[in-house]
Amino acid sequence: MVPLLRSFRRLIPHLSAAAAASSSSSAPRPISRLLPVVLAMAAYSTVSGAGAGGRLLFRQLFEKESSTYTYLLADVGDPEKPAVLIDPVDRTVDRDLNLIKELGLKLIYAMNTHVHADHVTGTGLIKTKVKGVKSVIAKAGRAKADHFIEHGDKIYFGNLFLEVRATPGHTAGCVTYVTGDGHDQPVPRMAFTGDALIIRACGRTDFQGGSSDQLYESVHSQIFTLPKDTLVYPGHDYKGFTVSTVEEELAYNPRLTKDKETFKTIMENLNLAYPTMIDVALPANLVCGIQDPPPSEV
Ligand SMILES: N[C@@H](CCC(=O)N[C@@H](CSS)C(=O)NCC(=O)O)C(=O)O
Repeated sequence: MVPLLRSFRRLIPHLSAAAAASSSSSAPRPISRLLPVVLAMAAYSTVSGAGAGGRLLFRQLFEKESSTYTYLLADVGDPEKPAVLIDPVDRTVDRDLNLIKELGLKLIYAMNTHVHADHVTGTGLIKTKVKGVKSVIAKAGRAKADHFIEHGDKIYFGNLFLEVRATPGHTAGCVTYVTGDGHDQPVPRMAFTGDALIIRACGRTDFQGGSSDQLYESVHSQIFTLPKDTLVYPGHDYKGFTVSTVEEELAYNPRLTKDKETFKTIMENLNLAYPTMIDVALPANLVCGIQDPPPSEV
């Protein structure tokens, strides 16, 4: 277990701007009129978490060349507004850092769910642009980073935390980051599944130490056992989806709802072309996205 910086716990949750806006009218609104507001907040999830007192700021960001999602989470109830980025892409680092600046957040961790094969991570580039940011990746990924995490670790940003769940199978070092369970943590929980679980699909298992047997076990034991209303935020989407739930994937995932042997047969017959950037992305991501000297000069 590697020690990660843990911020002071704040006892008094701060109202989010969205929550304040929804309650600014002086006349009380009937519950039937309030419900759509609450549901809309949950669906778009810019500020989330009834249990977190509205202190979680959340943004889902997209990189269109590789269809990659990057996630920004911050504890806006903490005076420093500490933030983490999950799976940043090198091409969209400036967009992400600009957003973080505009929102007045302090980025403390740039984290990866695994060593990516289809795009270059933005973590190394972020470290060259923002002082003090630490890169995070699973120890089992065998890549360069400041902090190496393992199953069961908690990554704190302010009073909020992400729990690390090992979900190997797409790669040997894949993890899923799940928002905390407990007092003052977001409700419903949110699972950032990387390429282990993709909405109505899952990560391929034909390279980087992939194993369909292991992936099936990982998803069933570490993701499908989460509360049914847990929001599933994947590392990629190729069909236009943004978010799912554990309940939805348990019911409708066309691969993972099958028994293990059928799943393995499905995975053996995906016949996907190799990612176009694999030869560049893999070596770069093993060194946090920054190669010295760059491959073209070798
Ligand atoms: N066409 C893309 C790569 C698409 C791909 O292989 N995606 C991976 C995740 S990134 S390694 C995957 O696991 N896909 C599963 C699926 O069912 O699509 C490219 O050239 O980059």
